[in-house]
Amino acid sequence: MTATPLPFQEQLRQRTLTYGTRLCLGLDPRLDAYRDVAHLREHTLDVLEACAGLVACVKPQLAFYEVLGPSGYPLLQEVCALARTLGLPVLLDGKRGDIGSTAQAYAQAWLSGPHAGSALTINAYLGWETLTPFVEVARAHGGGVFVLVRTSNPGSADLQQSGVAEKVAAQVAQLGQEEDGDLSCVGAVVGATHPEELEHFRALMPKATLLLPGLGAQGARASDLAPAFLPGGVGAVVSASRGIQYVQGLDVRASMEAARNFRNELNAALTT
Ligand SMILES: O=c1ccn([C@@H]2O[C@H](COP(=O)(O)O)[C@@H](O)[C@H]2O)c(=O)[nH]1
Repeated sequence: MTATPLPFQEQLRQRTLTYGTRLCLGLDPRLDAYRDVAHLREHTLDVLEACAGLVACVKPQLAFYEVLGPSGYPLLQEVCALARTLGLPVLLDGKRGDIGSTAQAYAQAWLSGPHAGSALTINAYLGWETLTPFVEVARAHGGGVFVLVRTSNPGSADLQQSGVAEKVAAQVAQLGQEEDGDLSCVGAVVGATHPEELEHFRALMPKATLLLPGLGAQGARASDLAPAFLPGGVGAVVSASRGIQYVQGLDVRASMEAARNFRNELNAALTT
């Protein structure tokens, strides 16, 4: 029998408090940057090893593994296994969501078995009832879910700024109230590209860990992100993918330096 892992939100909090980092390493390997899949694999694992001590968690974007065809899921398993060996929580960016019975299958696939103790990004577009399977499996297996609330892309305003983001945030907050403790397993995605909205969403979801994508390639700045955090500088992680893995071609030392700089800038934002 395997021990239930520390709940995902606590794994993140521990990484932040123990290692002084709020940075999430996005690992989105792009085939066109490499000679072949073997080269992609080697570089991706090298970047992970090089950056491990600088980050709170790792976030593989499932699309970049799915596009590799039959090689994709084995590589994803390898990335996840190495991350866990290095002590890093794994946040799977899959943005899953479907009718309840299918949501149940997604939840089992990505939040139990070998992925117990991991987290998954999920989509509330099909309604609140479709979040339930994900939340139940996450709670049972020490995992987490991150519900899309206000995404980082420019077009997110089309739907999300018509009151939808606030409705989803209210649902995230309500699910959080069902749990003891100051942090819930139900987190939320709020783009780092909307710094002026961070205080608003932080207040709407006081027990949610926030995932803030958009640092680096999408133009968000670490110095703007302090309002996303809870007192003590916990309760949020900020992700960068291209801005670390491909900051200077395939130079792994440059990736490590970029991660170090982002980590330091985030920490500085919380102390000024
Ligand atoms: O609102 C969102 C939600 C998820 N993402 C994902 O994060 C990374 C961003 O990559 P960068 O290279 O750091 O821009 C990518 O996997 C997105 O699918 C997001 O950008 N925004």
